Parts: sequence; C-alpha cells; structure tokens
Amino acid sequence: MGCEHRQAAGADAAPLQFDENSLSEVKRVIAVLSGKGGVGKSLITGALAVELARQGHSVGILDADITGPSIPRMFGMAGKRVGGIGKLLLPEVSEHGIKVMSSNLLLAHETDPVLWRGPMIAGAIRQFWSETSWGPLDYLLVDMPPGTGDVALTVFQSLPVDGIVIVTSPQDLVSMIVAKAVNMSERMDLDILGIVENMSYVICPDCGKKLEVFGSSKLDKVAAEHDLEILGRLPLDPDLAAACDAGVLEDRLPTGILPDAVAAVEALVPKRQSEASADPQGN
Ligand SMILES: Nc1ncnc2c1ncn2[C@@H]1O[C@H](COP(=O)(O)OP(=O)(O)OP(=O)(O)O)[C@@H](O)[C@H]1O
Repeated sequence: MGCEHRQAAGADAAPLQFDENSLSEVKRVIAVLSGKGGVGKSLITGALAVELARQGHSVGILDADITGPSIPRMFGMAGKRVGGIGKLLLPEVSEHGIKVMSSNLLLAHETDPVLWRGPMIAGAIRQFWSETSWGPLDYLLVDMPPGTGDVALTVFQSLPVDGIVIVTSPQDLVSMIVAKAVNMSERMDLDILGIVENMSYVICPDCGKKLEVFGSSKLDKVAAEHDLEILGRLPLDPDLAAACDAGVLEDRLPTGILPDAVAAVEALVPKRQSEASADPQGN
C-alpha cells in the first residue's frame, strides 16, 4: 500500500498492523461494509457465515460494530459472555459451530450501552484480533460499523483484510454512498469482491409478485459506474427478521441464498498467500 494512500485516507504513517496470536490461524479475512447504517450489513454477514459453514468451512465473525453489535443475538447468544484461555479470549460458538466475538459478549448485560471513545474502540478491535483465540478458521467475516469513519479505518489498517463485500439497499442515496465505500477501499488498497443489495424487493404473500417497495433498483447502474460485480439481491423477508430476533438464523436461513457472494468469498486468494507465492524466498 502506498503511504500517500494511507495518509490521504487519514491514516498515520506508522504501520499499525495488529499481530495474530499463536492460537489463531485465520486463512482469509473478509470485511462486510456499508456506506450507511441500517441496510442489513449484519444480516448479510450472518447469512454469508451460515452459508459458508454449510459448505463445510470453518467460519468466525468478528463484530467490529462495537457500539451497535447485532451478531450475537441472531446466533442465539444474547446474554452470553465469552470465556478465556490464559490471556486470550475464547469466542462464543454457535449451535452449528460459527465462532463469534463481539462487544456484547463482554458486557454484563446485553442492554448495557457501549460508551467508549475512539481509542477504546480501537483497543477492542485489537483485542478481538490479537487477544482472541480463533483457532484454525477458513474465513473470518468482519461485520463493520456503518459508514467510513474511524473504526473502519482502524480495521482496514490493522487487520489483514483480504477482500470487501459492500452491502447497500435500494433506499440509499446509493451512488454517493457506494462511492464513499469504494473510495475508502481503493485508498486503503483493498480488493472489493462486489456488492450485495439487501431489501431489494418483497414477494407478495398472496400473489407471489415481486414488489419493488423502495422504487426500482439502481444497483445495475451503480455497479457499472464503479465497476463492481453484483453479488446478489436479497428480498425484504419478515421471516428473516423474525429468525434474527429469535436467534435462530442458522436454522431458518433458506439454503442456497446469495450463491454468487458465497462463491466470490470462496474464490478469494488470501493476500498473504498470493504475496508468499509471488516471493517464495520471502524477500
Ligand atoms: N432482508 C431482510 N429482510 C427482513 N429484515 C431484514 C433484512 N435485512 C435486515 N433486516 C432487519 O433489519 C434490521 C437491521 O438489519 P442489520 O442489523 O443487519 O443492519 P445493519 O446495516 O447491520 O445495521 P447497523 O447500521 O445498525 O449496523 C434488523 O432487524 C434485521 O433483522
């Protein structure tokens, strides 16, 4: 990554990579990013994790949405607290084996607010990477905080992110918001796998017709503008919302959802691997 890019993105000149610990062996890190809040980024993160796990991969979710964590609840972990091994934290493990680390799993009560300033939030990201025993993982999905602010910058500077999935919804000011996410990723020299549109349409329960309740999708236009691959469109589905609330997303998520997004993640060559094969001597 060029220094000028890091500085243009507001980064310090000093390298800030957080170290991986000896009990973690994470092969690929994928960040799920949205330009603004409430578009369903956490749901898409959860859905990708479930589908990857169903394909037999070992999967973890690092919930970097420190002040608005919603991953534990959708995996039935509300009210649980993570344990530890020596000085390391142990992620909570879902019914079907997905490992989760989240600020909500460190709080005494799920409803306690996280009133932390920037440096403490950055400290939590460090803890979730360097001081968490992830074990061997094929994929670690990072549920990013909404937007392109301080925490997103910390994650992109400090974790070895291999690729990014951008989530958007039709009611976004889609072009400008996607442009922000794309520009940030480019300045940080990160690969964008593509874009998923959430809440794209609703299927009428009576006639089965597809209704575009937020108006017609601008996804094709925006994807073409930014040269992004379209990785799928997910409908607004009350059953999905209910499954998240009840903590049973793993059981109720329809099989085969977002196949292109799953395939793009599976096809991703880890940066560390491609760098190693480009320079087998490690020079
Ligand atoms: N496709 C969908 N169908 C039905 N409900 C959905 C869908 N996508 C998201 N939701 C619901 O919308 C709410 C917001 O979703 P989610 O928490 O995933 O958004 P987010 O972008 O991560 O939000 P934040 O910006 O707060 O991090 C949740 O209650 C979720 O269950």
